[in-house]
Amino acid sequence: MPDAVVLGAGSWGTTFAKVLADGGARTVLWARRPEAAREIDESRRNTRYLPGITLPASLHATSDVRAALADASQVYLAVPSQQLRQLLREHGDAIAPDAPIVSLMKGVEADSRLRMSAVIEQELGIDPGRIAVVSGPNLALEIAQEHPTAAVVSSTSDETARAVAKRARNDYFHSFINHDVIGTEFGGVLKNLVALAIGVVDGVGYGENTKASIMTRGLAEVTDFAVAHGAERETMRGLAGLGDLIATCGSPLSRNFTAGRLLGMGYSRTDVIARMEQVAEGLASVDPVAQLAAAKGVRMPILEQVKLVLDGAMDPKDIAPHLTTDDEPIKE
Ligand SMILES: NC(=O)c1ccc[n+]([C@@H]2O[C@H](COP(=O)([O-])OP(=O)(O)OC[C@H]3O[C@@H](n4cnc5c(N)ncnc54)[C@H](O)[C@@H]3O)[C@@H](O)[C@H]2O)c1
Ligand SMILES: O=P(O)(O)OC[C@H](O)CO
Repeated sequence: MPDAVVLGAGSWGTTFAKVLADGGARTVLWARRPEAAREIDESRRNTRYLPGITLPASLHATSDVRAALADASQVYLAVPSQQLRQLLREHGDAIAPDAPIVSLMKGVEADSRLRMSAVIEQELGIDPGRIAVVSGPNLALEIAQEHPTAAVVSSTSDETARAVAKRARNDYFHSFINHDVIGTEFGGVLKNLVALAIGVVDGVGYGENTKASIMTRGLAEVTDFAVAHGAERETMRGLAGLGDLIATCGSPLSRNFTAGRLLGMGYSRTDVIARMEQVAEGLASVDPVAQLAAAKGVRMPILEQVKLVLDGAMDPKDIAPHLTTDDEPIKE
């Protein structure tokens, strides 16, 4: 009986399965493609997503999702956010009745505008206390290379948060806990949008002042948005807020930064999507987050400008930490 199953064998699912296995958990990783499962199981490699990484011998992989779920005592989800609902609809009934369900994802569902924990709750009809989310400055390849890293596990249930944090830790990965699921999830979603903006200005050729201005104002924007939706302000200063913003905005390993960079270099939204080989969740989150902000009357100038650039309605070189229509000085 596995201690943990991870659904989704991309860069983060595979890395997180390694984190769990290296922490001593009997871990099964589900890969949609049989050849990917075979490569992980037999060669201890996932060359497409984690080049150069040798996976632990104790990690097992399968392409049979229902067999993977059978009797697993914790379930971790790491598929692209737009694919989660369908996966749960097809296979949610194979999840063991009391197993905590843990989202590793950082997106919102485009149609419903729901956070991933809300999609899980709605689709499986379970108590929110069974759900946890993991977030933080967690660039997959660095963690797969065992660089010391921290994350936060959030659940409304203290018992669930602690149970997951105890599993998801080892010599190089430490899990803190909190109970602010809204803030923890929105931190992960929104830093992707700021990273898109930072990528754009990097692609244009602007320097560190521009990036620092956008990151700092971006954090203010992210915080206003999250607090308006029920998050605790403190969470946005933690690993899932500021921590993840720093990691994602400062690294060429970030797919969101990379997508933004391509936009800044002049590629269109369609070209950028076509060139990305891994998921950049921010591209699908821009519109639903803009709608959620509008519904609460939250001002998000950086997000607005990223949306204009994506829509081809703004020249990337004009993106700034403020709207050019801001005539009156605004309090920082
Ligand atoms: N990579 C990171 O550094 C990182 C870190 C933290 C969080 N995340 C989050 O984890 C989530 C997954 O991202 P990733 O980095 O692993 O993406 P990825 O692009 O590396 O991999 C996505 C995986 O999902 C699989 N997949 C796609 N559609 C599927 C479906 N319908 N059913 C099952 N599998 C499907 C793909 O085959 C691939 O294996 C995202 O929400 C991302 O924001 C990623
Ligand atoms: O590659 P990104 O932009 O999806 O970012 C990965 C992680 O979320 C960083 O914490």
